[in-house]
Amino acid sequence: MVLAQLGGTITRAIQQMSNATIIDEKVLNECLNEINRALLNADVQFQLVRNMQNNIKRIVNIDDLAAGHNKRRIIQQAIFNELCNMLDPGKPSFTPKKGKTSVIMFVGLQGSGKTTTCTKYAYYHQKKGWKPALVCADTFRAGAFDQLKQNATKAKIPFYGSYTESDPVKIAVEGVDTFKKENCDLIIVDTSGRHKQEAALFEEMRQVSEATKPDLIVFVMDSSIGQAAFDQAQAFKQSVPVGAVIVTKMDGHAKGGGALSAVAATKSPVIFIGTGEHMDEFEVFDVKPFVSRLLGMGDWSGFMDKIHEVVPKDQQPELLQKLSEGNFTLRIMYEQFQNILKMGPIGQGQEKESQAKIKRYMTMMDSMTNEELDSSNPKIMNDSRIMRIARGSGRQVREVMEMLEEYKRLAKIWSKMKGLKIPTRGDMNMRSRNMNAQHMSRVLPPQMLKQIGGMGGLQNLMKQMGSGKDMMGMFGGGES
Ligand SMILES: Nc1nc2c(ncn2[C@@H]2O[C@H](COP(=O)(O)OP(=O)(O)OP(=O)(O)O)[C@@H](O)[C@H]2O)c(=O)[nH]1
Repeated sequence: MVLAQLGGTITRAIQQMSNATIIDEKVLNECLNEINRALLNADVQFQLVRNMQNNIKRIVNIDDLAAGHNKRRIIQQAIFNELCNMLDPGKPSFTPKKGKTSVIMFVGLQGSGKTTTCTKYAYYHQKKGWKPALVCADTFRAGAFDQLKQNATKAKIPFYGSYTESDPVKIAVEGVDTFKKENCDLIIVDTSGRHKQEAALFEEMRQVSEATKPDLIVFVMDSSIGQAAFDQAQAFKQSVPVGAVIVTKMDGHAKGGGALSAVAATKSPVIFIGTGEHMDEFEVFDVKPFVSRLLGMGDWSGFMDKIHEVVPKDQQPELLQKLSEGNFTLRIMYEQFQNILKMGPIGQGQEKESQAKIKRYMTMMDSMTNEELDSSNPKIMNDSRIMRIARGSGRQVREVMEMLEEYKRLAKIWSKMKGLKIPTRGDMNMRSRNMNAQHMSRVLPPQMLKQIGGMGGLQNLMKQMGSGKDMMGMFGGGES
């Protein structure tokens, strides 16, 4: 995903700026210009980028920066907030309720992935115990009904459509009525994405919308359409009251910035993103984790980095010993995953998705040999091993590679623990006091403190990890 590049460029720009000895207006401008270029390259609309720059300049007080405060954090925070604001229209979209009938109409240009997305949306809810149903109101494209029928059959979702009826309004109304009678709680209406004339397409959408009175209209947009995103989204919004956006094909080479433009144009939030052609390649979209990821601040990563919190106390010394030797193996990662899953279902949304991901990763690791699991050298994972693991676990090569990337990322974080002197009992007594970063900094070996990024880095790390108490747990402080 090119989005990762965008995140990288932004992070580098901030890094470069914070390396400068004196931060003045000029240095800040250079940094913001670099960020602007990155955003424009990622297809974010020009006006949005401009507004963002102005807002950041208003928020960031150059004198504060010059006074030696943590410049990087101040600017990163301002950028984070601005990107979140861009993606957050300020009001949530209509959220259907299980057991209560809702009609959701999908609109979008042909090829945007609308039909696929309708099925993914239905399937996502079906898995959670809803009773969804699909209505094909696209009578323009021959084959549209067949496509929907095929998808729906595969997912065992009831569907409605017609090979002979040419009036989309009639089909939509009949379909919605039928499924209301059948007590379906999520009636999804797929509409046409093309017409001989654009005006006719929008007119048809208006009529379907008026006749079926949907609770929510979802605009589906292909993330690879680039700078055209804003205008396209706006055109739809002007015709029907779009209330939410789903951005598709985020797995490809799309730059993703179009998502920001679509939100701005429709004043509606992105609710899901499509990340592949398969039915389950569909993710709930949360603004903050998305932007964190964009800026390399971690969301899923944040979740993962907390794994120490779930290490049972009796295993902590052993784990710590291994880590202090610099051996973060795939087996250790596997064991930590088991600990996380033992905690049972936690929370909703992002965290739930993370758990599903962990399960996928574990299935892949189940297809690994002992040698692979116990090696701390990622280089042994050559192509043929990766392919074997993918075959063995029924997952795609790309997924195995993603899992290995995650392992490498974690190994890098944990490698900071290498050479760590395990605190003595005397140090441990400090736990009884209210542990804070100051205390921690005295307990830690100076070399390690430096690696973490000094006091500032330590404070951040502690915040990320929850509390000083947990942190001590991680460093071998058992309850005894
Ligand atoms: N890689 C990837 N492909 C997707 C995604 N969503 C949809 N597609 C593919 O995009 C193509 C177009 O999707 P459709 O669902 O047929 O498009 P549509 O917008 O419904 O088109 P009409 O029914 O003609 O309006 C298909 O090949 C889908 O498999 C996604 O998130 N990622």
